[in-house]
Amino acid sequence: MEIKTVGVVGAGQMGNGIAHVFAVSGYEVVLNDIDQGALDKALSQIHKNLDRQVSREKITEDERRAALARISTTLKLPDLGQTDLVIEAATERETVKVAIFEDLLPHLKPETILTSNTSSISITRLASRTDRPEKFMGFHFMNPVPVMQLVELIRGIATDQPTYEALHKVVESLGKTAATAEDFPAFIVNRILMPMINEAVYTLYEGVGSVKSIDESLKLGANHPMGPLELADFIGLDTCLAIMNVLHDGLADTKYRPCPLLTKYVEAGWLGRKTDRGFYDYRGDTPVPTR
Ligand SMILES: CC(=O)CC(=O)SCCNC(=O)CCNC(=O)[C@H](O)C(C)(C)COP(=O)(O)OP(=O)(O)OC[C@H]1O[C@@H](n2cnc3c(N)ncnc32)[C@H](O)[C@@H]1OP(=O)(O)O
Ligand SMILES: NC(=O)C1=CN([C@@H]2O[C@H](COP(=O)(O)OP(=O)(O)OC[C@H]3O[C@@H](n4cnc5c(N)ncnc54)[C@H](OP(=O)(O)O)[C@@H]3O)[C@@H](O)[C@H]2O)C=CC1
Repeated sequence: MEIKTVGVVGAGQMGNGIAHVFAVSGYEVVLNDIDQGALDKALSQIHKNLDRQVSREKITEDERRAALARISTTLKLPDLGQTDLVIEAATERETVKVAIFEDLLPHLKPETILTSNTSSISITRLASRTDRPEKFMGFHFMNPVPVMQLVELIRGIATDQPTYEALHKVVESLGKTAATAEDFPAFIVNRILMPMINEAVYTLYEGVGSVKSIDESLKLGANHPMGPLELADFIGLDTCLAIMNVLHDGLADTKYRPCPLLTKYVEAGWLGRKTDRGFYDYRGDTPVPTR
């Protein structure tokens, strides 16, 4: 089946980036969220990122206009029913994702491919809660989506070869590169990246370094584009904690124990850039470390 229309569930930072890249590549996109404010914010972010691409001559003004015309937004999940591919990009909580699939399934065409952009949760388990485990896959974009080259493709135990090949083709059509990962907790990128971020939080918790010295050390000493704490704020501390919990529960190894300081920040509602405060405070002109 040729994929022409794409439904995206969840209009947070990943949902808006995913909608953006699909629209630029010629797909019709229907973007859904439970909150009108989130949809408005997503559209404004897409406008901003497309404008930036025009000013840097990555796309033309005509392409910008055409991409925007391909994106519609809705608060109603059934409006995604006629799409060829659905990408769930809602909050990293298994109960939220399962409820979305349950609500969506009665409205879907039988041939629609169902995917999750989850950072860590078992694809096999999510797929088992749907009526189409053979047409279900992990479709893991990286943040910021318009910039990052990689998409992880994760097959559940029941995923069939035509579904895998169809999504591989979609990744190529976006001008991105696919990496195939087996379905184990947090797949490849986050299995490696998130323990490093968690260790950076332990390094802060134990007083080995300040926020500034930890981030500068990794940027200047290991050539990372962002320090690990800056990156954690960028990803979202709630998402980082959720991924560490999946690693800890799924692999039953104490080396994945989430740092209590990470938990404390999440409990405070200091989730990073999206709430204007995390390891840095973003409310002023320049980010100020919070420790
Ligand atoms: C948690 C998970 O499940 C998986 C994950 O995604 S893990 C997170 C993976 N992501 C990373 O590790 C990102 C690390 N950081 C970086 O690579 C860089 O800091 C960055 C690309 C985000 C910004 O790079 P920079 O050099 O500091 O900034 P800048 O020069 O302004 O931007 C570089 C490009 O990114 C674009 N960009 C920057 N931030 C952006 C954003 N939030 N959204 C869209 N585009 C953005 C800019 O427009 C620019 O594009 P062009 O090259 O086309 O002109
Ligand atoms: N952040 C990152 O760097 C990356 C994240 N991911 C994954 O992508 C997914 C989304 O993450 P991210 O965009 O960062 O998260 P955000 O918190 O930015 O956005 C999540 C969005 O989903 C919405 N949402 C919650 N429940 C529902 C629902 N039932 N139906 C529709 N929308 C809903 C939220 O609304 P509200 O705010 O009202 O709750 C919010 O707008 C997660 O699975 C995450 O693990 C993958 C790669 C990178």
